Amino acid sequence: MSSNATSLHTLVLASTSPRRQELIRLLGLPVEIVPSNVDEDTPSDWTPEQIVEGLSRRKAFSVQEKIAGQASGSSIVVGSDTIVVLEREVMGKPTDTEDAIRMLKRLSGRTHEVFTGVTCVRVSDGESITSHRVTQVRMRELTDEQIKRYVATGEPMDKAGAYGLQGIGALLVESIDGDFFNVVGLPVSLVSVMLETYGISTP
Ligand SMILES: Cc1cn([C@H]2C[C@H](O)[C@@H](COP(=O)(O)OP(=O)(O)OP(=O)(O)O)O2)c(=O)[nH]c1=O
Repeated sequence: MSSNATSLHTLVLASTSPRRQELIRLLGLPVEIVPSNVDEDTPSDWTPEQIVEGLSRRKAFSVQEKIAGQASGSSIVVGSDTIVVLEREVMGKPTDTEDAIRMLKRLSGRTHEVFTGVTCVRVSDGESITSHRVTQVRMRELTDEQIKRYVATGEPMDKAGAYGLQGIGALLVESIDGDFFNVVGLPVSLVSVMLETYGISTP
C-alpha cells in the first residue's frame, strides 16, 4: 500500500470557483473547500507574475490562518489566481456586460497570455511554495454581433478576460500554446509537481 493511502493528505481548496473545485479532484486526494474572500486589489506597478503569485499566496494563507488548529496537520491549502494579459493590459473578471464586450473586442484577432499563480501551504507549519504558468491563447476575429451574442449567454461574467475556454468560449478561440488547465484556472500538473515537494505523490 502506498504511503498516500495510509497518511490521507487532504487538499483544502481556497476557492469559490466551480472550475477549480472540479479540477482539483483530478489529483485523486480528499478535497475540502474553504473559500478565501480576500481583497484582490494589487499595487499598479506589479507585473502579471507578481499579481497571480501574490494573490494566490493571499488566498492560500488567509485559509491556512482560518483553519490552523482545526484541520489535520498534513492538510495542504491550495490557492490560485488567474488573469488575462494583452500587451500591457491586465484583465480580471468583467465588472458588467459593457466591460465584457470591451475585453472581447480587445482580444479579438490577437494572441494574449493567461497567467495562473498557485500557492500550496502546509497547515501544520505554514511551509509554502508558490509558482505560476503562462499559456498563449489566440482568438478568432470576432464581429460585434458575435461578441454581443456570446456575452448574452452570461458565460463571460465570472471569468478573467470575459471568456471560458472550457465552455462556449471554445468557439471563439483559434489555438492555444501551453497548458489548457492553466487557462481554465488550475494547472493540475503544476500542482502535482508542487505537492511532490511535500512528499505527496499523485497518480
Ligand atoms: C480565461 C478563463 C478564466 N476562467 C476563470 C478561472 C477563474 O475562476 C476566473 C478568474 O478569477 P479568479 O479571481 O482567479 O478566481 P475566482 O474569483 O473565480 O475564484 P477564487 O478567487 O475564489 O479562487 O476565470 C475560466 O473559467 N475559463 C477561462 O477560459
